[in-house]
Amino acid sequence: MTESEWWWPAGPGEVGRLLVRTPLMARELPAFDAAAAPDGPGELFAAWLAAAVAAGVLDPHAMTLATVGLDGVPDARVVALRNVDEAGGGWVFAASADSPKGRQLANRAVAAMTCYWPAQGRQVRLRGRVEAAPAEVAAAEFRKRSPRSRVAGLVARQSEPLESTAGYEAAAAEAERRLAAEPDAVPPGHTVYALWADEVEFWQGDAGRRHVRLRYRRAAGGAGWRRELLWP
Ligand SMILES: Cc1cc2nc3c(=O)[nH]c(=O)nc-3n(C[C@H](O)[C@H](O)[C@H](O)COP(=O)(O)O)c2cc1C
Repeated sequence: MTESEWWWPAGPGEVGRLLVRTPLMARELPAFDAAAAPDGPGELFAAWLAAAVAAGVLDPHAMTLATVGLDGVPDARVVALRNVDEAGGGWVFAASADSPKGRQLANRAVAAMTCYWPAQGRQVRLRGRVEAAPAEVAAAEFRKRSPRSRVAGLVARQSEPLESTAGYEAAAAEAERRLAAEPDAVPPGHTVYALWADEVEFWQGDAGRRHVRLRYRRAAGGAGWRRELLWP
């Protein structure tokens, strides 16, 4: 195999062949009338999210959160969207301040978030600064969670190497005992964050590749939003 054959996806690789054979957005997708879009991105996001839920998109809250790694290399992972401040342009998620992403956000409080809702071929991209909510907000959010979610949160040590599954089982059993004794317990690192978007792009895919892209940017001084279409 030559080097150019390796790069080209139609080359001999199984994965490349599988991807080439699998259609991408070859289906009827909704139209998006960008001219009729609301003044702010929060409102449009809320409408698209409701449409995604109605269309049966699985886990529509899943958003990829990209942060700046402590080594300067981008890092990304999926988090669950918890709320949106529709008027202010804030996207809310929860994570441990002691996790890699939490440490990265403490070092550089900026992030990008992206989601893709395949049933409608819709992508939303956000960029902006990240702010941690007051501790009482994080505590209230944690206490509303299911017992299983709270046990997982109390185990802590997220993303550290796991030497054995028995080690995890013991920590989970200990967290269960703690939760039974202290139902209001909150792990110290549990944090609710908001990404305050400066830019939000709505991308409506089209089978004919005439994608519609609408970008909102916060106007200077933070008063309102400017809107513009982007070349697909
Ligand atoms: C659908 C989905 C939802 C997730 N939601 C969260 C979340 O809300 N908060 C979180 O910290 N991790 C969440 N995770 C796990 C993260 O993707 C990641 O594995 C974990 O937070 C460790 O990331 P880090 O090492 O970069 O800190 C979720 C993963 C998936 C696939």
